[in-house]
Amino acid sequence: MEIKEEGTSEEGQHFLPTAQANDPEDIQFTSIQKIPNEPQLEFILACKDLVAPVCDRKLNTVVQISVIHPVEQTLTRYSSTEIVEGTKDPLFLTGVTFPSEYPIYEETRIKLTVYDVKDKSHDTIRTSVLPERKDPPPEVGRSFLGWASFKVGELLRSKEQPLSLSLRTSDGGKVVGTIEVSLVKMGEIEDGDTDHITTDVQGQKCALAYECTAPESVSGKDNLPLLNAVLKNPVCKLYRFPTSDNKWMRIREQMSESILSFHIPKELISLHIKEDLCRNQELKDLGDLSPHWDNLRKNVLTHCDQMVTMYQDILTELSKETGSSFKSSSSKGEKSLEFVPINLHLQRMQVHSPHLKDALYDVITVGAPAAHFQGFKNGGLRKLLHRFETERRNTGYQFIYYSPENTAKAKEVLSNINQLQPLIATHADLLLNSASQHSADSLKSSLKLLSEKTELFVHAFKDQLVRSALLALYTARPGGILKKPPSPKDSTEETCPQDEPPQLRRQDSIPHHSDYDEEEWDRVWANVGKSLNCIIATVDKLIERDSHNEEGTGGSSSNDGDAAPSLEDSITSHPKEDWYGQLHPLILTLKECMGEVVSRAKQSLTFVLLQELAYSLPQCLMLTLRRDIVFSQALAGLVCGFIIKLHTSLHDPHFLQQLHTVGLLVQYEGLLSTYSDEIGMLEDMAVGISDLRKVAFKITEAKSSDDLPVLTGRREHYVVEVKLPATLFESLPLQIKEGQLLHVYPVLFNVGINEQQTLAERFGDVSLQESINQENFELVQEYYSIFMEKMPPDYISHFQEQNDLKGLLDNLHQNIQAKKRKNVEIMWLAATICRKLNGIRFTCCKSAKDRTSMSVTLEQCSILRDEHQLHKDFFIRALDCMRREGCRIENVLKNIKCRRYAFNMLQLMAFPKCYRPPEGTYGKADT
Ligand SMILES: O=P(O)(O)O[C@H]1[C@H](O)[C@@H](O)[C@H](OP(=O)(O)O)[C@@H](OP(=O)(O)O)[C@H]1O
Repeated sequence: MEIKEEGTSEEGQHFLPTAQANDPEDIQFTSIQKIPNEPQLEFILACKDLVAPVCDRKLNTVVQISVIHPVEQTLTRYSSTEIVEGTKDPLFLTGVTFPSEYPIYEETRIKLTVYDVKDKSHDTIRTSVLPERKDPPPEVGRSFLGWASFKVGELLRSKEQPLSLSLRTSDGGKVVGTIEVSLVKMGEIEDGDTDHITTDVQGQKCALAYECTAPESVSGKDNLPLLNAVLKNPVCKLYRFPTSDNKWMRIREQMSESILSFHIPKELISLHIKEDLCRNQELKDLGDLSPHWDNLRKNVLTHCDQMVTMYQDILTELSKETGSSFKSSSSKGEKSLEFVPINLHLQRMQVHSPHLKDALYDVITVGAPAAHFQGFKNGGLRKLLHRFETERRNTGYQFIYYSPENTAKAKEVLSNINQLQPLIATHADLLLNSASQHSADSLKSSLKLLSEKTELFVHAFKDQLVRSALLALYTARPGGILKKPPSPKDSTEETCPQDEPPQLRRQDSIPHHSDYDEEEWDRVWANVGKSLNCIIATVDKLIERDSHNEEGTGGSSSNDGDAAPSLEDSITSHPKEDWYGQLHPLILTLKECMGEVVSRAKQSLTFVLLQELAYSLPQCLMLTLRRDIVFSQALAGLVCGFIIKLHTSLHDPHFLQQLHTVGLLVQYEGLLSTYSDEIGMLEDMAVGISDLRKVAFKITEAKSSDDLPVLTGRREHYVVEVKLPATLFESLPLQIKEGQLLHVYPVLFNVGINEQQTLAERFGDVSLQESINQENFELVQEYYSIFMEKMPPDYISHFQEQNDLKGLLDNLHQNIQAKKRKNVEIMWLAATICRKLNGIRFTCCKSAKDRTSMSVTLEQCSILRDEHQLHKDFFIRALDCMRREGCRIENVLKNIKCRRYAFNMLQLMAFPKCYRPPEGTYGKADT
């Protein structure tokens, strides 16, 4: 029989694409009846009476599970159990699960091969992916004991549970024991069999009854098509672990990629291009400038145009990646993939334990958002931005210094203008439309909307910044320093070239000019308000006269039987007073006034932006690029986390209330060291995560089942529109349905754990980590205060009974202050606080592959211990099972095509104990 390598995976659950699964020849096979989104088939294994090849040698057994394709009869290695040591009756804790997408049928045959492992480290090499067609001899590290096989249909229909099969030697002759296959349905009762399991954890033996678990259905909970549109290529693993009262709990681990890894960066780059094109146009529209400023502008435009071309090229490259949902750790330095997050996955643990409700625990695992292609020689964003700003403030002499806050404000006002002007124009036209229809009600409501938007518009210019920017621009115009200045409108016509840069003061370098007519702007600006007031007064008058007219005519157009109208009435009660004719000139005036304000404000604020770009040009643009790259990676993760959280918590009214009244806590666990390049990564990551505060979500109704999130906005503020199917959308609270923006509170806690961190602690500097943790602690506290203030009192009192959040926060604070080395307690506390506050969890290291895998598996087992009564003697064994055969080793495989965590013994000695993987699962591979 041929051993088929599927792609590069030897044992991975990377299965055939759907198209292949639907081959006409496959259709003749019987599909397994399945619950949507639930695995098709799950079973657990145990062996009995295994015969050791050499007497007196204790067996260390592992079962390898392979799938035999019913047509091709090819054999694909699918998964393995963990190694159970020292018994001839092993009971395996790692089960087998076939996700719903896997091409498996009742006719598919499963082969179970039992090995005796002599050398665990060799065993890992055996199960790693090897160069094509270079299978090592099976005897390296393990020896074959026996095999058995069954058809999936036989297991499904068998009355005998577990299905007991004889294990035979390779020639099919001698029986060397039996293997029991027990079908598992996550939420259903196992049959009443009892058995015994022994474990040898740190020298302790322990016996357990193999009993039934309480029934509770978990099916359908996650039956959400939209989530499936976002998550791809799931890898599933199944375990059963004993509880402290000797019952079994079942755990399903799932790891999925997300198409958002590519979708969000593409959306974001498109927005950047749009924003930058618009800014470049505005710079061109600045009008005549004196030679100094004009040269500066030309230079800026040349660079900015180049940047836009670069973004367009990146987008073109990314657009070629249709259908991609995963960027591997080994591609992290690829220029064309810079905006894409590294190794982004949903890591999910589903727990079904006796006496307790089923539970789901999600963590998004992703490489730290960082600009790998640009490198870290000069540090990361946190340092670079700070240095840039300080230098800009102190050394620039050819431009006017505006603080980052003022520059941000200028961008915000510009964006508000761009949004409000067309909106007001639309409302003004609607008002005219209502006028031409002579409808009082519609006139009133159109006026209401027009007034609201115009007030917002007028309000947008209240800032002192616009005034000072107008003056600055005035002085930059040719002739701008003339004693008797022309009105800004005419200033472009003046020809008085100035070759010298204007004398400007630093810090408060916004210019002052004694001859400048500041009041002119006030007049222009006030004109908008005045013309709105005129419209309001006229509408009031028209409606009043109309109602008067109606009263006068008895509310009907016929005036039969009434007294003759007065002269005034006879004028005003004209059957159809020309509302349109009266309002039209006023609307035109409003639009003109608005146009005047917009043109002046736009130019002056664009002049502010020119100052930002003018200093240290290429460096400034490279910093923007770096920030965009890091932000894009962070945003893709956030949107993925948000959508998953929303889907899994839609049934929880408190969550929904929290979402729109408080916002969502998003907690990042960083495992980067504060040494060498990783300092730069952490500096990038800290800024990227803090920039997520600029993001708000909005939920709308989906029109089709694969509606992906849509991004709008600009660098200072983004809105992500997440779409839900009508039935789910309908069940949302009114505030969310009405489009209220939902805010996020991102926080980051970092604790370096590797050998590099040891160096940082001994010879380097850990201050970056300390300040990040302290700053973010304050943010969590702030979130907690808002949560306590805004959630309803009855909910809060129940919440406080269940959770000692205050205690956890104090504890976290003490740990942060303690300045203890590799204080991983900080991560556990921060994660616990996040879970209790219903937040979204992230875990990151450089690649989200090795250290992240150690951390999420530790978190999973700690949750099982603390929340689901995992038997304490099985903590390490559960951890080893998850690290040896769980989703995370598959993660390593899909990243570097090798089933080994990239640690060596020396590195691991520096790791906190709980972060060390089991023997044989690590080593340096040639990646
Ligand atoms: O370069 P060596 O000496 O092999 O060290 C590795 C570390 O031991 C791993 O921890 C890194 O992976 P993670 O960032 O996923 O932990 C791993 O990151 P990489 O997979 O991105 O190269 C390496 O840095």
